[in-house]
Amino acid sequence: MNGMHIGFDLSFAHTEGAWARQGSWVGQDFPNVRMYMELARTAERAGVGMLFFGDGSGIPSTWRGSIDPAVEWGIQWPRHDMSPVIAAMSTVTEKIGFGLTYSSTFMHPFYVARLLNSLDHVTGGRIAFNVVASTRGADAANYGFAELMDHDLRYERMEEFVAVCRALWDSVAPDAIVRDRDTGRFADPSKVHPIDHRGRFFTVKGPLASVPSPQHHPLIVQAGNSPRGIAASARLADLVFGFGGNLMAQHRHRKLLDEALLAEGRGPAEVGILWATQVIVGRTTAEAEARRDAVHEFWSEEAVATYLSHNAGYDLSTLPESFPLAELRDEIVAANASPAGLVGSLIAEFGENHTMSRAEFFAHGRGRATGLDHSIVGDPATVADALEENFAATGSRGGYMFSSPLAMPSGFAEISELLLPELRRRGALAPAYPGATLRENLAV
Ligand SMILES: Cc1cc2nc3c(=O)[nH]c(=O)nc-3n(C[C@H](O)[C@H](O)[C@H](O)COP(=O)(O)O)c2cc1C
Repeated sequence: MNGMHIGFDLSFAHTEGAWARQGSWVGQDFPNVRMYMELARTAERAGVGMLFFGDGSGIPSTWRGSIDPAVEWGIQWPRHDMSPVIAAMSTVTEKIGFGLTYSSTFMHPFYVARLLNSLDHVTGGRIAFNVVASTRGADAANYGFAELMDHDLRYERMEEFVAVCRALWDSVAPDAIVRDRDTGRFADPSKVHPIDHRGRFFTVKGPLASVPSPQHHPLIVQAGNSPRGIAASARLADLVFGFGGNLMAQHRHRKLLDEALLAEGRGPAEVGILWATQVIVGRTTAEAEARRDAVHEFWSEEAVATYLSHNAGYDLSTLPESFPLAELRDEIVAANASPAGLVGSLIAEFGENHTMSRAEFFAHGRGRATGLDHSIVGDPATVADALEENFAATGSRGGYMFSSPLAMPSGFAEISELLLPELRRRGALAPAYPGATLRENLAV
């Protein structure tokens, strides 16, 4: 048993009011790369395994069909391609890893395999690829889709996408590069092969016109939550992201993943889950609780509704005064979005036949949008106790992806400087950076 791995999810460190809250860096706003470089140094000092950027290219527009509220209040917007920021962070650090997200539904595997190979070189073997199927209409609309592709078909495409990436990363053998200065011979052609891939979704000749990278295959991360998504995790992921904060749902995810891994002939002990978890830590519990309470100042009704509608893939302004939960879930499924979010957890809690009022739904939704329905709040010892207990109860394989800091950079600095030393003192963390690559450092 290896102890907990820790990642920081930086995707929404600058949105949803975090940029304006106490503890945010005045004069160094998103996307100032120096802010990220400094955070990378702080996180590495604390032994954090990975800094992670999710991705979504569309501005939330599901609520009333308009981008205006998302733009006005900075809800899941703005979002840049963060690959250059990762390159910059890697130049001021030596050990910490970086996770980058691309969509297998919208991107092409040749482009992504090539980019990740380059990033693996620049970072010295510290890059992970978080592959997502994308469940949001606003993203799809930027890539020529009037509707989301069928949910399960997206995962079929993801599996082929990753298979093509892996074949491309293998298309130049590690010992193909000769660089013989005496003869001038650069490489051995017998070790460089086309892949001649012809599949349902992609046709790719190959080989990759690149030099093999330190990890050869960047670490593959994936976050499927539906049965089909979890089957894809078992086929292609080295590491899985899961939704944390709800022990019952975490048990379900771990169990389904273990079964799917066995069905693929892989050992459940091989694949860890990093649970997306919001922690609010202070020197004292009172300080942490005061920070938590300040979160409500940002979240207007409109901000909550914009956030929830985008994530659900359903315009919640059309909700009737009361409705059975199953009806809402069926509409979300019919729109090919993911039922895994708020609606999925309400069904798990109340049952699918439960009739819920609109007001009740939005009250739960506020907890989800703010993250406060599943956050762990307190002084370092209180938070560490809760994390240790949860880790043991979910199989002790993986760890935590800390998400939605209240302010950037202070939210992550507090975790680095208060919480992680407490966990390390207890021997609860995996050893920091035992290997040369991210793959070695995040092994369970
Ligand atoms: C830590 C974490 C990070 C995620 N990052 C992204 C992301 O960057 N972009 C995205 O479209 N989805 C992201 N997701 C959502 C998943 O890709 C997936 O759609 C979700 O878990 C629902 O599963 P399903 O598609 O199998 O129903 C993330 C999920 C988790 C738990």
